[in-house]
Amino acid sequence: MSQPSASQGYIDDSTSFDSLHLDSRLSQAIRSVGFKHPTLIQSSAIPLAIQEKRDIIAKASTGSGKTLAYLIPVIQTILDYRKAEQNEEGATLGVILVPTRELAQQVLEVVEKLIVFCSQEIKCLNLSSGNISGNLLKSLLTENPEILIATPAKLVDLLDTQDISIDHLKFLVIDEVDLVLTFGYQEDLTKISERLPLRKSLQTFLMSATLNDDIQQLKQQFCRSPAILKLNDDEINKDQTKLIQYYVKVGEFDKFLLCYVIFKLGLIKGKTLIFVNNIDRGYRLKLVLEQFGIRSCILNSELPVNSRQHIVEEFNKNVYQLLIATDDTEYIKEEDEDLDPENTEDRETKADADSATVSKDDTKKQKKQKLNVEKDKEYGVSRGVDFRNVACVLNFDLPTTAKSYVHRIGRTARAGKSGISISFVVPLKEFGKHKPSMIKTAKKDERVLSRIIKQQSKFGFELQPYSFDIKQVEGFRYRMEDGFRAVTQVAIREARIKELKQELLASEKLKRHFEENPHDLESLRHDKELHPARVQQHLKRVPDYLLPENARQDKKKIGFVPFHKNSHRKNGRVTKKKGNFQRKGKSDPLKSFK
Ligand SMILES: Nc1ncnc2c1ncn2[C@@H]1O[C@H](COP(=O)(O)OP(=O)(O)OP(=O)(O)O)[C@@H](O)[C@H]1O
Repeated sequence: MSQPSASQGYIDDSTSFDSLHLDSRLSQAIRSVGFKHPTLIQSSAIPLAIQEKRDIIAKASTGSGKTLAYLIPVIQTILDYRKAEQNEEGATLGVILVPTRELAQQVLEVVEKLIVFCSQEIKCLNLSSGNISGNLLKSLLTENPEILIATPAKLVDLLDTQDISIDHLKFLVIDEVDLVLTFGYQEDLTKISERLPLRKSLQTFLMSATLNDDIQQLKQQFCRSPAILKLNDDEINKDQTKLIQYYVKVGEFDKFLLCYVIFKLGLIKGKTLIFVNNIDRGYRLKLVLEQFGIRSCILNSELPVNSRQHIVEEFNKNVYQLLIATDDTEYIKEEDEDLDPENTEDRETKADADSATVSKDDTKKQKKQKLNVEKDKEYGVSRGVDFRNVACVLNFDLPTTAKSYVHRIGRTARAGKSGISISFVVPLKEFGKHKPSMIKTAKKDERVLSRIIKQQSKFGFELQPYSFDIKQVEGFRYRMEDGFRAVTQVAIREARIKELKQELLASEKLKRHFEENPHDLESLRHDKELHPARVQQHLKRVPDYLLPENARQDKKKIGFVPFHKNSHRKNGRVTKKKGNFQRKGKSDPLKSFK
């Protein structure tokens, strides 16, 4: 089984996994995944945790391999423990807490790879899985799995209602700990901490890419003289060409126009993950793109959990090229370091964040027809989820905090790949000019951008303005207006219901199928056209006259649409010329994903 490797910048090639003296079954599993050298965070944390039994608080960049940094010590020590206490009946020895169900499933998959040669000794159960019915859960719990993975709320719920004991716990991991703490889980964590065994017999791992320096409370609540590892920035980000970050100042309607042009003309080579700030917005973008024959699939908190898992898996297997993910969790629940609590405007923006921003009439209609669908509070895809081979993260809507930005762009340039991020930023003077396409969070885009720029420059990164020649896309405007008009608020609502029904049906099928064949995911497509909007077949083709002259005869040349003029890039570096940016020679930055 081969696995993508972490970015070379993260790898510690002065150490090998063999030199860490791990149990041979664990070493073999790591080898079979294809990893030779640990990453920097792994080579720092693993010896401290295994040999010195230290608690670990680790802050290391997105994609730097934090998962194995805690899983290897946990598995190794359980194996040691099993050897020493051969007759000991199975008991829960480790609990891994994560903020979202998406992350729970992903961690389970990594654990399963690591315990493949010792599955008799170690069993692992994801309590937050959407695929386990009540009865199945009961019977799986009777096997006393050594490792439990759950969101804090799920664990608390099951501690009260099921036969789960954490009395013998040896490890507690809190992954994405800052998010767990700000996700409304504090109360659950307190309940869990009250039921934990004495701290001297418990080892804890608190991990995140964005941990505040203020970790006193965490230390007190969970740790005993922890080793604090901060491996960000200077050390890891030596290779600054891996992730190129662009922003585009663009009006509200032109965001849709640009997306149409970028995806219709195939200007991004490879998979793109698009983030929007609320669910309706995701459907609007999908339906608009559908008008032009561009397929995409949707990921949001109201879809059933196993459909969500399936969508992420299929995206990782390259079944879909375009995934539109709603990221509406963090900036609502996260303590927003950027918001000024005294500032009513900020508070309003925050409160409005989840509402689709449409005209007053539409809002009234919406109220009447309000969708009665529960959002899953434990949904989240901007944090921790190991999306594979993402060429580009497109912030169609800018997040409202610099912290969210770090996690979103961390979904690309992972695992040894390079990637780009493009963020659309609505200038304040353009805000509110095109009501049907506006979103209120955009009001503070420029302020958030300046915070992002400041924060990234602290890490040694630069955000570059991605200038495009608006004249080049003008020809497409009329078609976009036509396509956009067809996507009414009613069409969006219908699409939302239709997709939900489709996914619920698929989800039942998936659930049964997963129960019978947990490792064998049947191929159900999630990017089907939804079509509640008026379909205009003629929009699906791009007439030749709209293409740049050099591409009319030979469509392959379409990738070289001269969006950028007067600029060039040397040795992978962008040099500025009259405010525009471009790579040297043929390679457009949007085409250069390796
Ligand atoms: N030692 C290693 N050698 C090569 N690749 C690795 C190694 N360890 C982990 N990886 C790969 O690196 C990628 C990122 O790892 P992981 O998901 O653990 O990162 P992370 O630090 O938890 O990121 P995030 O903060 O976004 O959650 C994964 O695809 C993983 O398989």
